[in-house]
Amino acid sequence: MGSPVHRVSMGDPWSRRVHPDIGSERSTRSFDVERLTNILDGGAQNTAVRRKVESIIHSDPVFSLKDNYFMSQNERYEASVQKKFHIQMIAQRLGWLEDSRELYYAARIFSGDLALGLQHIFLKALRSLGSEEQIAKWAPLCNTFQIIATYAQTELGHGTYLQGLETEATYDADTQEFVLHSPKITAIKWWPGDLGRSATHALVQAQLICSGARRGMHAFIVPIRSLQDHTPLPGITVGDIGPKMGFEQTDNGFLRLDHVRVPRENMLSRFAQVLPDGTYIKLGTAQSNYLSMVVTRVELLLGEIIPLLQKACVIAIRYSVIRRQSQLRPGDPEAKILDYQTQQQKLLPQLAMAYAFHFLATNLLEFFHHSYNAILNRDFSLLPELHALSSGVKAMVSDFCTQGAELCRRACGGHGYSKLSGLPSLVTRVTASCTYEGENTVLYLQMARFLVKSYLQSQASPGSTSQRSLPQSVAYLTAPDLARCPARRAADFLHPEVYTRAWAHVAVRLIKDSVHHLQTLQQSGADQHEAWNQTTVIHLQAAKAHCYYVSVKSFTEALERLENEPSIQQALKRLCDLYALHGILSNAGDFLHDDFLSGAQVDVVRTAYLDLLPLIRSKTLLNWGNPAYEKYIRPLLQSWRAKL
Ligand SMILES: CCCCCCC/C=C/C(=O)SCCNC(=O)CCNC(=O)[C@H](O)C(C)(C)COP(=O)(O)OP(=O)(O)OC[C@H]1O[C@@H](n2cnc3c(N)ncnc32)[C@H](O)[C@@H]1OP(=O)(O)O
Ligand SMILES: Cc1cc2nc3c(=O)[nH]c(=O)nc-3n(C[C@H](O)[C@H](O)[C@H](O)COP(=O)(O)OP(=O)(O)OC[C@H]3O[C@@H](n4cnc5c(N)ncnc54)[C@H](O)[C@@H]3O)c2cc1C
Repeated sequence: MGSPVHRVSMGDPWSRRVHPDIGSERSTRSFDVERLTNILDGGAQNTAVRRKVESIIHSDPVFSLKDNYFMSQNERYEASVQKKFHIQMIAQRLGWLEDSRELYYAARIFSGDLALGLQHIFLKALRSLGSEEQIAKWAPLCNTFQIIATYAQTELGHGTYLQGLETEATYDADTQEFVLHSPKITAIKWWPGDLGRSATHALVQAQLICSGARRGMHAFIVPIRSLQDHTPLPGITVGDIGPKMGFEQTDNGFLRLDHVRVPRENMLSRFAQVLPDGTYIKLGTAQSNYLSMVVTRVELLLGEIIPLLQKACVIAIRYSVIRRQSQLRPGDPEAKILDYQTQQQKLLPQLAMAYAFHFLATNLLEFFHHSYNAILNRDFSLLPELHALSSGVKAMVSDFCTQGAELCRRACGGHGYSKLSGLPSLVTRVTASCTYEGENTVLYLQMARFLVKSYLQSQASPGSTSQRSLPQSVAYLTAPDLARCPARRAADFLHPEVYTRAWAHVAVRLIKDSVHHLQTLQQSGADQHEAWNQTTVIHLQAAKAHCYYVSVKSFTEALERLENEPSIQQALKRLCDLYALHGILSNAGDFLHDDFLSGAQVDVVRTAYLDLLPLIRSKTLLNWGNPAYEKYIRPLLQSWRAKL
């Protein structure tokens, strides 16, 4: 695998010294970095665990990534499998359990360089959709890697429209088996991760047919490769779907089923059962078997998507304090590019966003934990709000993390285009999150559907039970609203309640507008589906504004919880201010539309925003605790210096 050129590596002596410009930046901090790190980790103990895992990984040569960018797809796949089994051996030796913090941190550190990521998604789906007996049977097999499982839902012909999935599971009462079959080429399962070469079993989502009726999508555990020699089992055609934009190390695959029989016990039966005689027992709702997607959308935020933006920010901001280019004034030494206002305006809102999304996703995870157990026990009262929030937040976070990672990459000039910077692979990886686990437009529209229903509920008679029972995330629909923003000076716009109410105002107006357009079309004779389709652009805009409002609100609430940490609270408040004002300036039309803000006020918002940049720049939080910089950009930069 050698390469003729001198390759950047951590082995070079110069690559372990801290650059003096980084050292000087770090000396200007005004808050306790260790304390902030503990807050972001959820406590000092978690920081200690994370650092222990990082040190184990970074000191083990098996986990070296230095050859990553010089490998073929096959080599990347094999290296990722080797790393996966090596980390599992370490986990077994150190007693790290499947759902342990240690393995969570390990997966986050590797961010895609560990194979068999779908094993975790399979386990989450099994725990969401399976009975206790089924969990007790299959989870240990998975945890001890006696089986390697994937989640096979998407087909060649359908990914979004689950009612259109064509894979069939027909119950045969004579043998008490399900017959899994791909009736058409479009029914071939297409995309599931780890399916192409690794998986021995798949959780197959298929249309259940029993007692002569089609019952909708249900989950079935299907063996697909022999546990003896890994060859495809009878009736199974399986393989890799080929090269992709990213995820080089993952063997996304295809699976064609030709009348494959599995025992009745292999249908996951938390929310539905088929009795031996074929009687169908419904225990949940029509969408109960969609719960696995809700779980994964929530989990991927902090575990996969947001860390990719965090790493891009660390690389680009640290690069920007050591990269010097041009002069701020003739005769001066070349300036650090982070001293240019435009470079600050590119990067610091992304840093603010990374913090905003950390608190947003943490909030959502808490709501998820609060509602999940009830749902597992078939109390679905919180599921509509959880589904809407997980859909909208996943769509917004993945959209903005993708845009932000690309902005960070471009802010590093030519070196940002080198794979060795680490930025291109962060961008191609995070880009996939806009599609997998629900395409973002479709998910935003699921949030929009919830907002329409909530708005109509909020218009019920004041004080009525219906109005009082509005879900917590949309309670603001009935709160007193301002017609005009009272802020006049730049300092006024730095009050969290000012910009939070500004976002609430715009979200309410856009939701109200979307309902009005929908009702107007319906009243003019359009059927509800046509009226919906003809107003989806407006609904999309309302859903995005609502999600941004939710994210601003969750950031301000996180600040309120830091009242005993004044220096950290001040540093994070500046980022919260920047995040909220960045959104207002990026969507100024929505705030000007009904004169909620005047043009003069938008100018004042811009002043407040630009004034924040140098304040944050001087105290840029360089400490997200990701060694991404050490692994990628520093060796690259100093390798060029060594050659000059
Ligand atoms: C380390 C690894 C990193 C990378 C890993 C990547 C792994 C990726 C895995 C995957 O991608 S798995 C495949 C993911 N696929 C999807 O997410 C499919 C998206 N499509 C859907 O979810 C559904 O098709 C739909 C768009 C929601 C439409 O569903 P359907 O047509 O059945 O229903 P609707 O008419 O829209 O709604 C009816 C009703 O149901 C409610 N609802 C819809 N979804 C859910 C849900 N998930 N949970 C709860 N409730 C749901 C919906 O709100 C409607 O309710 P009412 O408005 O009628 O009350
Ligand atoms: C890297 C990666 C990993 C994946 N891993 C897995 C996996 O492990 N298991 C698995 O089952 N799947 C997996 N998938 C598949 C993924 O879940 C689907 O690609 C995703 O659900 C989108 O479906 P689709 O590809 O059919 O796109 P489509 O739904 O065809 O989207 C194409 C366009 O149609 C639009 N559209 C579709 N429906 C509507 C609508 N109702 N209203 C408005 N616009 C609409 C979309 O907005 C989009 O612009 C993976 C995908 C990727 C990229």
